[in-house]
Amino acid sequence: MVELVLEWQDVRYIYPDAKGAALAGMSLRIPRGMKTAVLGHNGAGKSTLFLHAVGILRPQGGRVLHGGMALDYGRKGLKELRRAVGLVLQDPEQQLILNTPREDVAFGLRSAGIDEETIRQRTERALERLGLLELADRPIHHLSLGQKKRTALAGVFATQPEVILLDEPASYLDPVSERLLLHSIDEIHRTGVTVVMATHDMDTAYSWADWIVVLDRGTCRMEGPPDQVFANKELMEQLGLEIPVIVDLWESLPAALREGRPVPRSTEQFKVYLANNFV
Ligand SMILES: Nc1ncnc2c1ncn2[C@@H]1O[C@H](COP(=O)(O)OP(=O)(O)OP(=O)(O)O)[C@@H](O)[C@H]1O
Repeated sequence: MVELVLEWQDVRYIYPDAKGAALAGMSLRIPRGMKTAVLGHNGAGKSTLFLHAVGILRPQGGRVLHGGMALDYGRKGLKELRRAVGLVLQDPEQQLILNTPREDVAFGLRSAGIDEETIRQRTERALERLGLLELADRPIHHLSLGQKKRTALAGVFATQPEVILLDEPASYLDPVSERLLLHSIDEIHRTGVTVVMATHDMDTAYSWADWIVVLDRGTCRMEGPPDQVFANKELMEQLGLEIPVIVDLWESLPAALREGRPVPRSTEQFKVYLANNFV
């Protein structure tokens, strides 16, 4: 197992006035440097998990670790944690504050007490990396949802965190905007940032992630590489989670054609396999 950047150990949390626990003994690990997908139905605990990672919520039982150390909820500890762990909310309207992408990204850095020249450089770099330079001075309320989501991501990326948590980033996006956003997320990952994404899309999770955690009613039911997780048909069925189309198609091939070969991770890999074996 590689180094862990975040870990939840038997974390319990009940919201005030809620009937059941949102986290009911949640234990899971996020490997440093990887792309992790967090899966689970509505209400499984994905957002609550993320709010614990940035110290907005505190465990009522168990503990959360960052870099192997239990979180320090003192003022200094929380400041350091929020510099290291960035959260991109599902709804960009809740995250964007100023009038244009350039102003908004710079604002996040200004509140971190960084000098103006560094703010300017980091803002431009983040806007460029997210493909937003041409839109940098456009009023945010004129941007599409996908552009707003990329602006929110740029604001978090500019603060140079170790980890970025994305809460269902692709929700309500059309396929083209979703592809653009995923491309931006990969660009960010390539700079060395650990990326964790909550998603309901099993196909994206399978093709995109290096590591998958499966949540159910406030607990983690499975964690591991995508092929191992989706090979557990029984659990997927029990939780009502779909098997990715690529895995399903692969398994429809006769066993002799699959023997000893890894399941393709993408349609491109599948096409290469078909071209090499059947054309
Ligand atoms: N502010 C709140 N007050 C009371 N209960 C809450 C609150 N926020 C979440 N919950 C409950 O906690 C549980 C976990 O919710 P959470 O939002 O973490 O799940 P989720 O997996 O992110 O769901 P979704 O996919 O719908 O975003 C659910 O039962 C939910 O109803």
